Amino acid sequence: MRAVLITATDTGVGKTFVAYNLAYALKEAGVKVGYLKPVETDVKDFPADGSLLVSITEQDIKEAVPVVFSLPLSPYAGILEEGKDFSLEDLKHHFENMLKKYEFVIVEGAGGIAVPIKRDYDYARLAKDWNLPILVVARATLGTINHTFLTYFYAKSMGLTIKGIVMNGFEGKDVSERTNARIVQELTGIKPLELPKIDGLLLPEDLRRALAELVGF
Ligand SMILES: Nc1ncnc2c1ncn2[C@@H]1O[C@H](COP(=O)(O)OP(=O)(O)OP(=O)(O)O)[C@@H](O)[C@H]1O
Ligand SMILES: C[C@H](N)[C@H](N)CCCCCC(=O)O
Ligand SMILES: [Mg+2]
Repeated sequence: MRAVLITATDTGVGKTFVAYNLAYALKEAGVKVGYLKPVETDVKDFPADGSLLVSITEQDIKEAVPVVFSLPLSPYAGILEEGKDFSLEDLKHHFENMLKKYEFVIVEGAGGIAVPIKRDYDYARLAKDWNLPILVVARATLGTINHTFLTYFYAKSMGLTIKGIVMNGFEGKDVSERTNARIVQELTGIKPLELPKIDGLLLPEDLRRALAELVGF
């Protein structure tokens, strides 16, 4: 595997957090890692997700985030609201060039897997077209069973390979946290990797390693 799409059950669930820790772990392991957020929205002065990741990967921000929109929307809604467009073909070439340059490329979506990048073209389609296996980031708390199963089911229906489910943000406050991972495993056959809510951004080394193992390192 040379690349992965980090998708999620929703926006704000922890894709960038997981991408950061995965990039950190791969760099620690001596892997030349690149990051690509094909489209970042909600960009006022600088792309927040891209800037965080390039602090590790040492890329040019324009390589990491080639397309930006200023409003906090899906990419397709950004096109509709901001009246500018971009080429899916150019984005794919950009990704293919990055594959030549890096040993591993972490691609981050925007929001969840069914978020439209263009009309009739969502992140599941992108994963299919770019031949990307996926990591699904899910919440730890109540509601995650439904969201995670729907994401899993859609990904499967699109013929995608799911490398892992990362259940993120365990705090021990919500009683459903005790059973969510087990039930998601029963429904999907995939044992979620459980990540705690932490102060700051950097997970302990064993959990960083566990993320790297999900993508084959
Ligand atoms: N396990 C965690 N412990 C502490 N903070 C976390 C954890 N996971 C995520 N966060 C924080 O929660 C916020 C939302 O997470 P993040 O930005 O990774 O979401 P996202 O899925 O990338 O969202 P988007 O769809 O906008 O890209 C961020 O401030 C992030 O640092
Ligand atoms: C602006 C935000 N932080 C995300 N990157 C974009 C999320 C789009 C979600 C669209 C939706 O599911 O309704
Ligand atoms: Mg993000």
